This record gives sequence, structure tokens and C-alpha cells, in this order.
Amino acid sequence: MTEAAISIRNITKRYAPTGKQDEGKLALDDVSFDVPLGGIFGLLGPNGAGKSTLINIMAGLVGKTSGSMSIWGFDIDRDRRNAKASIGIVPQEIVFDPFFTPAEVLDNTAGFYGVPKSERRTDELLAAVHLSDKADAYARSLSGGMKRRLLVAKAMVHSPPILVLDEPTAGVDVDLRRQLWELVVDLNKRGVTVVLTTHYLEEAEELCDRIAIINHGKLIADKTTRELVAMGREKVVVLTLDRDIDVAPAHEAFSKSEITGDRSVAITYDMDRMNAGDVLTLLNSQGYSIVDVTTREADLEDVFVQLTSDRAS
Ligand SMILES: Nc1ncnc2c1ncn2[C@@H]1O[C@H](COP(=O)(O)OP(=O)(O)OP(=O)(O)O)[C@@H](O)[C@H]1O
Repeated sequence: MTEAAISIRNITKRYAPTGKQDEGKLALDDVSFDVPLGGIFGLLGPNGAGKSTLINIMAGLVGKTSGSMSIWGFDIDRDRRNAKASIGIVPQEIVFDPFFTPAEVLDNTAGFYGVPKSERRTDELLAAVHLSDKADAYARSLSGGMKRRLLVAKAMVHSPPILVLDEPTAGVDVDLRRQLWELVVDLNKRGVTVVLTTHYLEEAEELCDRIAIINHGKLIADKTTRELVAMGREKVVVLTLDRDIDVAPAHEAFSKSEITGDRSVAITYDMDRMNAGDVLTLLNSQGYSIVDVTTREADLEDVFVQLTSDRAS
């Protein structure tokens, strides 16, 4: 048994033009982390951070420039076959022949992976993704959400212990996102280690037990979701005042101050430098009386902005 589901060591990827190894885009810069067994792991980062590059290296679609990676204990260079057999990847884009039915899509993919006919799980997989009644419909007649679910089933035909989803919910409406995540949680409960990238931070916070953040090709955080959220140094206080306010109050410990209504302001402040009482005192000293106060803890989105913004140290 392997210790980590995926182990990534000093991975660097430069998209270099042929014969010019030192030029071109450095998409990953010395990235190392482990995806632990059995959890739901979030890989986050702004657009262009390098997430898809890392997933494509796992999938064997992109070659790394240096470093090493093992999947389920199998080195991707020395044991590519077993590494590949240990992972199922749900790509960002929907890719299958529209003239095949879902049952055929799964059967053909299983054939591609060399799964013997007697061991194919087409019916079981279609049931798992709630597509049994569409088994014999043309893939082109499926809704966007159904196609996404079929992609998840397709990634699971060879029963890999690891499932990787590259932004599966981009452009998918709220209900379908929920359905897809329920499916992912269900697979995870059955023992599948899940890695996902998403732009919806609240979903990452809800679903993932551990999160790595990549920014400009560098790993900038690799922590449990709880630890990451606790890193939020900022707090937001929303104040309702006794009269209209024209100019948002300013202070050097405020990272953001905005008028949210005729008589209300939302102030984001650094918890290390002041507390909510100090904010109220400051507003009082400027002649305002406070009618109502609410505060909000930093969430993953706040932490993400802090870590990936250029002002982050
Ligand atoms: N085939 C390629 N040739 C040259 N540069 C590339 C290639 N693929 C990606 N890049 C560059 O590498 C960097 C990382 O891209 P990547 O697609 O891995 O980012 P990402 O984090 O997945 O972004 P997104 O969230 O937008 O999908 C980007 O600057 C991108 O332009």
C-alpha cells in the first residue's frame, strides 16, 4: 500500500520552443506536495496558475521538464502503465462522439483500457451517475449536466482508486453543480481519493479536506481547509449609521472600506492591528452614531485573495 495517493516532487514545467530549453513559459516552478489517501483534495489557483498543466502531467498528456511524480506508488516515468491505470481524469471539456450512446461510450472506453467484457461495469456506472434511463440515447441528446455525469462515469470505467476532476462545474448551473458534487462525495465515501480544481471557493471550502494553492506556477499553500481558513487575518464589519455617509471612512488598517447603502458601510480590517471596538470608536470620533453592527469571519475566498494578491508576502 502506498503512503500518498499522489506524490509530487520538485515538478517544473517550461513550455519551451523546440531546441530552446531555457526559453518559453515557466508554467510550474519546483512544485512539491502529496495528495493524501482517501480524501477530497482541492487544487486551487487563479487562471493560468498551472493547475491544468499539473493535471495533464498526471494524465501523461504533457511531459514535465524536471522532477518526479508517483501515482498510487507508481512512478510516472518508470511505471507509466500502472500509474495511468490508477487514475481517472474528468477533463475540462466535454469530449465524446455524439453518435455513441452512453452505454457504448462506457463500453468503448473500457475496451480501450483493456477491461475484459466480463468485468465491465457499464450498468452499475450508469446507475451511479443517474443515467440508466439514458443508456441507449445518443450522447448528443443529453443535457449539459448529463454529459458531465457521463464524463465522470467514463473516468471510472477501469475502477481507478483516484479520480481527478479539472473544473467540472465551470459554466454548470447551481442544481447541476450540486448533483455533480453529490456524486463526487458518494464516490469518495466508497473509497475513491478525489482531486478537483474549481473556481468556486465556497465549494472547495465545503467539499475538500485539504487544499493546495498554486500561483504563477509556484505552490503557495498546502494545508488542511481548516488551517487555511484560520489563516484569514481579516475580518469584515458592516455598520449601519444614524445618518447618510458620502465618503467611506479611511484608515491604514482597513484593507477595504465601501459604502453599501445610504447609511451603511462595510469595512474590512486587519485583525492583528485592530478589533471591531476600535473600528466603532473611530467612526464615533468622526461624529457618527452606530445603529447596528454585524461582523463576518474571513472565509476561504478572503484567504485566497490575500495569498494570491501581489501584496501578499
Ligand atoms: N501548450 C502550451 N504552450 C505554451 N504555454 C502554455 C501551454 N499550455 C499552458 N501554457 C501556459 O502555462 C501557464 C499555465 O497554464 P495552465 O493551463 O496550466 O493554467 P491553469 O491554472 O489550469 O489555468 P485555468 O484555470 O485558466 O485553466 C499559462 O501561462 C498558460 O498560458
